[in-house]
Amino acid sequence: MRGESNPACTQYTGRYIMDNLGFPRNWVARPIIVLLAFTILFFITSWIGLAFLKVEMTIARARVSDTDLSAGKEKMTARSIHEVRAIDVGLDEFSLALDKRSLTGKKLPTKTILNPVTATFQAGTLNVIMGPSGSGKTSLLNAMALRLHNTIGTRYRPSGKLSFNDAVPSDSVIRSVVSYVCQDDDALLPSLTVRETLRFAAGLRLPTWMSKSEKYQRAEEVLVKMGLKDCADNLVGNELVKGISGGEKRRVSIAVQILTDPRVLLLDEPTSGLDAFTASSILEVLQGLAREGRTLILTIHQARSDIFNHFGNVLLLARGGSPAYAGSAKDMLPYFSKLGYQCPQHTNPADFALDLITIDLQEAHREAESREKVRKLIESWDRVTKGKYPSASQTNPRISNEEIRNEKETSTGRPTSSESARDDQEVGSGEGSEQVREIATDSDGALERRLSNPAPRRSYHKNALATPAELGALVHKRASFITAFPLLLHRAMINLRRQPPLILARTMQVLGLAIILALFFAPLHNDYYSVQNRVGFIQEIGAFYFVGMLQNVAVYPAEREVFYREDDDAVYSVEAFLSTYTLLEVPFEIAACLLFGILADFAVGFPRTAEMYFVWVFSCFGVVSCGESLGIMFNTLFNHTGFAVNLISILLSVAQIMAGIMSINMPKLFKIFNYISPLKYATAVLSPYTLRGVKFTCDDAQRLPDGRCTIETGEQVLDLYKLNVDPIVNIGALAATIVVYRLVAWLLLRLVRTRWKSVVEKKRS
Ligand SMILES: Nc1ncnc2c1ncn2[C@@H]1O[C@H](COP(=O)(O)OP(=O)(O)OP(=O)(O)O)[C@@H](O)[C@H]1O
Repeated sequence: MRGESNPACTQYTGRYIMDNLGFPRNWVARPIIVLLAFTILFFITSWIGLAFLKVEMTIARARVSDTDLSAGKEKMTARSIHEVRAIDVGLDEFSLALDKRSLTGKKLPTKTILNPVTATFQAGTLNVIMGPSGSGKTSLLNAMALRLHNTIGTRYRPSGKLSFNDAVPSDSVIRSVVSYVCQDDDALLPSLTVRETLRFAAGLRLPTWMSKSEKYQRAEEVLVKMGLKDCADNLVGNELVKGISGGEKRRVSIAVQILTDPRVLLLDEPTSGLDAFTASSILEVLQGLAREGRTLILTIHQARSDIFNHFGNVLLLARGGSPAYAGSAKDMLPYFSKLGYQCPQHTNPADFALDLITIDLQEAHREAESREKVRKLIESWDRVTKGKYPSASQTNPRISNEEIRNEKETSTGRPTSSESARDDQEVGSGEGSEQVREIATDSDGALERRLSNPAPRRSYHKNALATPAELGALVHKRASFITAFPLLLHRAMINLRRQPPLILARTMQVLGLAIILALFFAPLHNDYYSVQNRVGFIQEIGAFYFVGMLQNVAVYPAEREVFYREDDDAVYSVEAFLSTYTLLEVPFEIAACLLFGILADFAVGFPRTAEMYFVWVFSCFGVVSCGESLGIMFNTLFNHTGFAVNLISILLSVAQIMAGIMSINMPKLFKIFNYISPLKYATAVLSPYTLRGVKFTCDDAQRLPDGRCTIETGEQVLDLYKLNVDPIVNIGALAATIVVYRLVAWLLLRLVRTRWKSVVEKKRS
């Protein structure tokens, strides 16, 4: 017998259900047109927004003056190089390769980032790594500072020797002795002032035996030293909040790193993006820091003549990561001159050197020519470093007073008379080994001795060099949880308080959704339609899963970036970071869910009991918190926020469908997956509480032939959806899910932050 002709089956036809859900019979084209209209409307609105709305920048506290008058004028505390334990950093055949795998896991050919580099970076002077784009400057710096981050598809393989005063340092010594200033200033929190930034950094980075006032004192000293006095109380700022200038930001980044008085300071492109005056003033500051006995190694992509004058040593890398020169900046032009490449009188030496080692890709014949020239320059340098020529120690084991005087003059940046003479010397153009031979047989031979064996320079300040034992004693530890947690919490609270959009992002989504749901579902009745409404309202708890994830996306990625930078510097632990994040997040979630509870329980019209109210509040909190945890997990696994959001959205949509209302009978695999879904438990908590004991009525058209209503009690609904379960057990399960999700997020963050380090350490050993 067919369904339509059996009056008892009326309730089970699609048409009947559609009628009861209130869908008009003639709605076919209309919803499609309305959907299209919405799409067009949203598109036009977005276009109007993009085309006509200009983002206004809010202005931070007024600056005393627009230019930093103290820039470069502050005198560095005069500390002689003899007073400090200096570290010469040596690279011996140091190279770097990269193993890559395709998306399918297939091993791709190994890429050489750096060919073996041998160089010495001396304390007390500016050591500059120069080279065209892609020559491996940043990679070399990252490798020296142990900042190579392996990913699933890429693995760096450093080899060769990195030494401190000829001893190979352990990774913990490197991390303790070396500070690193990145190219960008992303590690700075935009809503802290310069002084606050330095004070918090001092609190977190300086040893525990120092008192708070001593740490503040140190922050103040560094503030003055870095020429930041004038802008000390201005906000750091970002693209939305106008803060200090780019040059000042760079100074703050450097200031944070020198708080701990590191022996070795690595800086990646410290002058990039700055105007000539600011760049020069930054270099003056760096020179001052070097004069205090530190070893400063910096990369520079392009250096103007005035900047070149600050350089002490230069490592010149050609494209492909091959060294073409490593030695004193003053010796660089004479060296190239002897190879037949004379720098014209008014040409910037840095530009000249870069042009020399850059392959011209514009025209085919020039490309071949320049490729050959670069190859020969690399070969020539290779011969010099391979010691094909007698080293200074072999030819002149004792360093004369004259030599020492020359070294002094070179290190102070003044040319020696003999160098000046050589600078002026014109040499005919010979090439390759011929030229190198020319260098080797040069009458005074001082240039070759310096180039092929820079080590004797060390004896000049031998007493000031730190020994391996002293280096070992420098190992510093991360701030303990007890020290870091209150500081991080205080810092995060200031940051949050000064960024109202963050507070809104944390509260408005739950509240906004709650208001919309209340408007949509209130008040609930007891008729046949209300069965749909009640079940539909329970189903909507799934939307809070998305809210949790979106709240996380609004806040977490930016905080993660700051944490990653500070974790690279070994400042505090993953636990201190995640506890701070959680402690700031949870009160907002609880407050927002308490408000949701009022709207869900009182406005929508469920029994107004404390039990019912807290069941709504707890379910909301559980789902939002798990959404946050998922956000942390995916944003930890994937640095690309958009990609992470895409993946989580798929997961959340599936979880919502499987919550227990949209799909009652699921395949076994999905059922197993559902055991870790907070939505399953939230639905199993809310359904019994909101449906048990409810009586439903119906109108005459909805009655069965025997006069009964299709659904008369809440229990019938629960049976239909297989949700007639013990809610208390599910409250426990939801609570456990909240904890487990956060623990998994912590575990992932911990793994991600330790995995690459252990890999790098293994490779190095
Ligand atoms: N993870 C990676 N995957 C692929 N290639 C990489 C990776 N890391 C480095 N490289 C490659 O190594 C080479 C050197 O890069 P690096 O950023 O060190 O150069 P650079 O001299 O600092 O350049 P720039 O001056 O433009 O910053 C480049 O060709 C770069 O593409």
